[in-house]
Amino acid sequence: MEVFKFGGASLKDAAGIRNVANIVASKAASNLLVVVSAMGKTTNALERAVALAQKNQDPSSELDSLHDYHLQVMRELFTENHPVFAAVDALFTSLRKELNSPGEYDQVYDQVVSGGEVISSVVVHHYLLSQSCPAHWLDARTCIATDRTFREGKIDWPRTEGNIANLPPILADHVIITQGFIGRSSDGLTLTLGREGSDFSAAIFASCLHAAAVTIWKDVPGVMNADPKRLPAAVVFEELPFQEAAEMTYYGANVIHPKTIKPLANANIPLLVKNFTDPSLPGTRIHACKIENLPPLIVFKENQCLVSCRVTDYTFINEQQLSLIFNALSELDLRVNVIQNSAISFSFCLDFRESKILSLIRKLQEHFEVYYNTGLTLITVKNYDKQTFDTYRNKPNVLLEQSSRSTLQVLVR
Ligand SMILES: Nc1ncnc2c1ncn2[C@@H]1O[C@H](COP(=O)(O)OP(=O)(O)O)[C@@H](O)[C@H]1O
Ligand SMILES: N[C@@H](CC(=O)OP(=O)(O)O)C(=O)O
Repeated sequence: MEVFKFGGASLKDAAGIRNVANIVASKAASNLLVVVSAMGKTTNALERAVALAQKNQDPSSELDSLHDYHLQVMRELFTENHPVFAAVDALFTSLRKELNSPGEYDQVYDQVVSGGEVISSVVVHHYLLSQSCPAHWLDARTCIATDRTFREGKIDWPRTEGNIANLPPILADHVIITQGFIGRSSDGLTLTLGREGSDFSAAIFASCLHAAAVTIWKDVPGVMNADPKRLPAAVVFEELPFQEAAEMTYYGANVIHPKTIKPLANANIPLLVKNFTDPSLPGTRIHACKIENLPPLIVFKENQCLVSCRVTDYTFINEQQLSLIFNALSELDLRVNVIQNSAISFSFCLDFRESKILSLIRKLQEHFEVYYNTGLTLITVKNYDKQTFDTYRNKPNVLLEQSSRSTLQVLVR
């Protein structure tokens, strides 16, 4: 069996959904599990609605325009009284209810923001049925079991494997349509797996089902040596070793979610990244292989924050102080992207999540003088050559720079 994953870009309008249905139909009428993300920029709109509701401001215009957007797409795909309209109306009604329910920010966030995937999977499922595809709708939350780390749900692998073990009889004569990005805790609450986490969901299903391959359908011809939106001369890799792909995603190449590679590499399941507008293109095959002389790989990671902790009593940064810093990071489940230290100061760069970073700063201020900058970009050049090294080293407004024998990292304003 195989797993396909379609992201928001491929499902952003009626033409996109028709194209997805054609790709599915050209592949198989069974033994295929299709993971879908929310349509277009739905997740961002739902995030804005939660932010408004949590500030006691009215989120209804945000939800109204999201509902209109879905209705517009559905009107192009279905006849007037098709049951999909009632199904999607009901989902929007429950979203409005969730938005107004009391609770911690992150918990409410997950109950609401997960809705985008549920809605898109219902629309895609009904459309595939209308095209005579034997599609079966699956609530991913009945399979993906998580803990209660809202917005970053951690997978309970034994429970998830047990749940997914029920799918093969359904797959024998159906194409399963399910949601990426979402799971459920043992007490029945919905959790999201981290932004852009649908690729990871596809990898979870694939590894538990021992799939032959996973294909992630993107708007690019494959994995490239840089984001083509930033560097139009970027080139496509025909193949990449798992290790190289994992490192790229770690440095922030957002073409694949960072957690996707590990379960696939462990189970030796190849990951194909293909173009949904031209499925005949070969795309990139990520698998167990060795490749010599890869070109320089350039990754831009935005929205970075640089935190510097300075000792205040003329002692030098020592192990106790480092452990205070790392304990604070670990308690807040924060991951650092680059570290640098001097005699009296320790600096690190991490993704900016306002509420978490402010909590971190408050904790660190109990022991250190703390400075921080936001709105930064971390540029990583892996396998650099002389030309890329010189280009990226000489950037203006560098706040931090580090190089090893193969990797250069520069943090710029
Ligand atoms: N190294 C890279 N190779 C290809 N695309 C990249 C790379 N780095 C970043 N991207 C960006 O990733 C985008 C595709 O990912 P994404 O927008 O998350 O797709 P989807 O939402 O459909 O899953 C591309 O449009 C491209 O701009
Ligand atoms: N919809 C979620 C999950 C996801 O993976 O989306 P996409 O596949 O469109 O990146 C998000 O935007 O974060």
